[in-house]
Amino acid sequence: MKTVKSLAQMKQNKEKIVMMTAYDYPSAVLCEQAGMDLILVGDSLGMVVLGYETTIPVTVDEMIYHTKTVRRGAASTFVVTDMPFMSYHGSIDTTLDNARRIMQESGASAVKLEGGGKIAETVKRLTDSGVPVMGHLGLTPQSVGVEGGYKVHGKQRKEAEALIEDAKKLEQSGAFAIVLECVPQQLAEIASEALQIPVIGIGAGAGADGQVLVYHDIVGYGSHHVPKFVKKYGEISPVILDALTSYKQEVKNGTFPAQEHSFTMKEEELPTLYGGKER
Ligand SMILES: Nc1nc(=O)c2c([nH]1)NC[C@@H]1CN(c3ccc(C(=O)N[C@@H](CCC(=O)O)C(=O)O)cc3)CN21
Ligand SMILES: CC(C)C(=O)C(=O)O
Ligand SMILES: [Mg+2]
Repeated sequence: MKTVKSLAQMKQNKEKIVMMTAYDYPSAVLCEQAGMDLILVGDSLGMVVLGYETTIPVTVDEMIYHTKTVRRGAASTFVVTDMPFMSYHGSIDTTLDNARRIMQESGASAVKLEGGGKIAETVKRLTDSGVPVMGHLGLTPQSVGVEGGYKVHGKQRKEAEALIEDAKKLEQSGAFAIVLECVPQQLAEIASEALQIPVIGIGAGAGADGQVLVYHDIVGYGSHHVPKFVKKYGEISPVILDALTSYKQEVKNGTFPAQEHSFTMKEEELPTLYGGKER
């Protein structure tokens, strides 16, 4: 299992870090088999497996529920769980208790929080309490309501400089890594150089210390909009639809189940079932 130390070492060695989201037992099993360095139980689960339009409705209980299933499928992988919308913006006591529940009840190895300087003190309190924290800057989907949509961040110099400052504050507050989402590739490269901790990009180009993408996006599973920065490595939906359609047709036309899918009792047992009369 990776640790915050071995991840830092990977950055030192210029070895790329690969993270993949997983939301349930079978996806976690496959992520571990594929040798992912990190699994992220992202609140994107709200969109790709729960059918919400955004990540906003996702709750702490749902994150714990899904992380438990992931942990059962990937016992030997470092698992990061998103703290969902507003679960780290109330009192520090509530924040700490939400993080405590995620760590203790779900088996997560770390939590991820969206935001920069404004949450730096929270990140410090969490890490001081023994909770490994991953930051998340750039496009922060939990702010979609305030932002008014999903767009590339840090295209202008001022915005880019502010982002670097936020990243440094997170590092100083104890974050062990930072996700950088939907930013120009030059900015991700500069941020990776400016920080000691690994920068994991999504829609951030090749200069980051690692990459993360959403499971359902890369395997082509689901009917959701797939962002431009995604590379589809598979197209699983038509395979599933084909199986479902064949099953339906075969039940309707009587070809399923066949003999090989059926159980048979011995011929001599049969008469008694008809009140002793021969059939
Ligand atoms: N399925 C899925 N994949 C993701 O990568 C993902 C989620 N869901 N949900 C949580 C966040 C939200 N993310 C998103 C969602 C949409 C865009 C998007 O529509 N981007 C535009 C580009 C915008 C621009 O050019 O300014 C695109 O066309 O890809 C980007 C990131 C990334 N995350
Ligand atoms: C897209 C990644 C970084 C994420 O936060 C999620 O899957 O929720
Ligand atoms: Mg997320």
